[in-house]
Amino acid sequence: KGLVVTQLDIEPGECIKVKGKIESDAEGFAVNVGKDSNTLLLHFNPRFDCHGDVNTIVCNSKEDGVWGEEDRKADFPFEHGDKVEICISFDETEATVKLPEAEFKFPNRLGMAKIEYLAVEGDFKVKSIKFS
Ligand SMILES: CCCO[C@@H]1O[C@H](CO)[C@@H](O[C@@H]2O[C@H](CO)[C@H](O)[C@H](OCc3cn(Cc4cccc(C#CCN)c4)nn3)[C@H]2O)[C@H](O)[C@H]1NC(C)=O
Repeated sequence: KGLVVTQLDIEPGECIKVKGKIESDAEGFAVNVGKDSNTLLLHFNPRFDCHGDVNTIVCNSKEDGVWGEEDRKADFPFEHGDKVEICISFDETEATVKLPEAEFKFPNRLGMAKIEYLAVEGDFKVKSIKFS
């Protein structure tokens, strides 16, 4: 399934650092943050080749189990087998995903004030998680 962390209490301005390795044959992976699996502030989903998308980051929110409007990013700073550190932070207006050489913003559509849930899914092997 993938790594799931619950009972978190991450506040605006704090950041979640997920370090890991993208599989050498990855089709895609996802990092989800929010309240729980049905209520996501951000589904950050880099796709190498899946659902008809090639080298595309798809971001979305989920409210009461229902996906919102997808937001496809222009940049794709990932390669198969990469070791990556993904830093996610947020405030009342937006979530920010910081990578060494790229940064992505996504609106805080739900007005979420606290992140309690983190899940990493797909072709990604988690090395460490840091909260700061
Ligand atoms: C053109 C008309 C139709 O439009 C399509 O309609 C699909 C269904 O709605 C959308 O796809 C959904 O998009 C949603 C975001 O919006 C979600 O990503 C959701 O996936 C949830 C999900 C997560 N996981 C776990 C996991 C995660 C990453 C890797 C793996 C793996 C592996 C082993 N190699 C597994 N499993 N399922 C996806 O299914 C497409 O984007 C959308 N395409 C466009 C262009 O619009």
